[in-house]
Amino acid sequence: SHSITKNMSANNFPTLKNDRILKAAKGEKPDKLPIWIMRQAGRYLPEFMEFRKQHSFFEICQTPSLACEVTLMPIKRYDLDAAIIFSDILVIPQALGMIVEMRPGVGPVLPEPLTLENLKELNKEGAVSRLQYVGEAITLTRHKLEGKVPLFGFSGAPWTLMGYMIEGGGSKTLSKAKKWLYAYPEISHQLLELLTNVITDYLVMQIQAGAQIIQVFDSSAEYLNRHLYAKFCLPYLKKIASGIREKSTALNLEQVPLILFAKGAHFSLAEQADLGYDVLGIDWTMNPNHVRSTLKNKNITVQGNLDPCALYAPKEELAQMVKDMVKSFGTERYIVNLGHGIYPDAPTEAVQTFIDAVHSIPL
Ligand SMILES: Cc1c2[nH]c(c1CCC(=O)O)Cc1[nH]c(c(CCC(=O)O)c1C)Cc1[nH]c(c(CCC(=O)O)c1C)Cc1[nH]c(c(C)c1CCC(=O)O)C2
Repeated sequence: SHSITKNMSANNFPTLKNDRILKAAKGEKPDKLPIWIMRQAGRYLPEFMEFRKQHSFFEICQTPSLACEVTLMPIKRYDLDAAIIFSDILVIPQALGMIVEMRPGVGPVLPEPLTLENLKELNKEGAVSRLQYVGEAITLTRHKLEGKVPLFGFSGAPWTLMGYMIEGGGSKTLSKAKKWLYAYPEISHQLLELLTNVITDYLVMQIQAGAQIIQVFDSSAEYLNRHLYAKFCLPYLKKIASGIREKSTALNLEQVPLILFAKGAHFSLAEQADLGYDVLGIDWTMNPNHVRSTLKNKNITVQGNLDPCALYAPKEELAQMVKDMVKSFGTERYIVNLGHGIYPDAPTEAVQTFIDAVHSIPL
């Protein structure tokens, strides 16, 4: 491993050639509208499915050379404007000592979910050092990308991780995790605080390793309402952003753009703009005009929000939907993406159509 990482430290990276996303995130004008796709390194790619026959999901996550190879798959195939490191939000519960299995056709399963009784067994000491493999994958990928596009790091948000940890996997209602918020608010706050601290240090480690932009996924925001979101999510999301800023300064790291994707949290869009993130991810259910009017004067970039199912439409219609979406959002402070992750059966040609439609729009 020493020879692989020789000359591949986190301080001699190749020069970045495409900074469209970084520019858009900072409110500067890029040469073309930037686009990347949530879950772009995943199952809709035949080369990923082929790769998965040889390697289990977490084997890929935990082996930097494998994670790097998968991260580069969509970059080799498409003219995307960013790469996102191959990993999962559930590596944090894993690093805290929980068992996480990825079951084919089912999704993630945590066979021993969190209870009031086993809560104190969570092993936060050294959690981030147990995630060092993600940092190594990031550093390696920064070199292998040769500066082609910037590299995203990411994490799940505290509430979304709490949800998976208590439910033991995906859920239609999140009623077990929501029960904690209503019945055990103090314990819930302690858990969310613990997760906030781990997430902050984990993301700083990713930046130190070479992540050039960060996205926080609050994919389960949609199960809460305005009151619960204000009480159990917004303060922690704010603490993560300010914690990253402060620790980056203390470590002499560059400040990287931060993106918050709170899926379905339309009830708190204006409040999200005041948490210290540069970009807000917008899910596919939201009306771009409403988003822009809610966020006017907030100096914030938006990202989104094409319906992932629009990729099933005929080519011409897809291209037209992209044009209409861009017209509604406007081209300033805008990063194009889907409004949630791409589906495993999305046609690979539709991704090309999507990207071409975005890049052909004059700025
Ligand atoms: C909620 C969530 C998870 N993981 C993630 C989220 C937040 C984004 C979202 O809301 O979709 C984030 C994630 N998961 C994965 C990435 C890799 C980078 C990328 O975006 O390309 C990222 C950024 C790989 C993955 N994570 C997973 C796969 C497929 C598993 C496989 O290869 O067998 C991949 C490529 C599995 C996973 N992991 C998770 C679920 C619910 C599932 C199964 C169902 C599904 O895929 O949507 C948890």
